[in-house]
Amino acid sequence: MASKLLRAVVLGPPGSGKGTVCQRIAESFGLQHLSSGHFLRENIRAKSEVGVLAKQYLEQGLLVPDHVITSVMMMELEKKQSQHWLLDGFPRTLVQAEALDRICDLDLVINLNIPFETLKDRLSARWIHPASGRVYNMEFNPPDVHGIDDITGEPLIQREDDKPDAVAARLRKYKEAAKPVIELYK
Ligand SMILES: Nc1nc2c(ncn2[C@@H]2O[C@H](COP(=O)(O)OP(=O)(O)O)[C@@H](O)[C@H]2O)c(=O)[nH]1
Ligand SMILES: Nc1ncnc2c1ncn2[C@@H]1O[C@H](COP(=O)(O)OP(=O)(O)O)[C@@H](O)[C@H]1O
Repeated sequence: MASKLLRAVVLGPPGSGKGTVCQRIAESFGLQHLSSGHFLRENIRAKSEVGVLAKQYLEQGLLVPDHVITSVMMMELEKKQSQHWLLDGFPRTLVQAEALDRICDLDLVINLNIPFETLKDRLSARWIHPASGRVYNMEFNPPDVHGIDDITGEPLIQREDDKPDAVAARLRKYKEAAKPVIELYK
């Protein structure tokens, strides 16, 4: 008999630890971790149509338009429909949450609530391995060798949108957009 497939969402501002928590849960329980931000960065690196469209928004710390991110995430979810999944970074607005509601019943929503100053500290110390999306923090979980990915030995980078100006804009936008999403899930 087929078992029920888990549909879960992790909400939280930039730097709250969505990616870190999702990666750990996904590894421990064998779920698919789907990160909208990682997916967009991959598209930007590949210069795909979505990537070219999304680039300017990510660079400025702005949200990608709802219709763009919703259609790409719906296509990704369609491909993963026979697997357990955990969504990280999507939905981020009420329009996105309503679109997700139309295609599935969520089992679980986790909302990470972290103080603003802590978010800024974490983002300024965040380094990533762009190809895999692996996330490090120079204080919390540093790589074995400074600036180098533990698994591949490739260089780590700091995201452009983790620079202080972009961070402030992102945190502001997050608050506005997330409030109705959190209300909906309550
Ligand atoms: N001190 C501390 N740092 C954390 C924790 N969880 C994640 N981080 C670090 O904080 C930064 C942001 O985490 P990330 O998972 O990328 O957050 P996201 O933007 O919500 O996906 C990264 O550098 C993580 O390594 C935590 O529980 N404590
Ligand atoms: N659901 C989404 N809706 C609109 N834009 C998104 C969405 N997910 C990701 N993005 C874009 O990608 C950027 C990075 O997202 P993400 O990797 O989830 O990082 P963080 O949680 O640290 O902001 C966002 O600032 C935004 O520009």
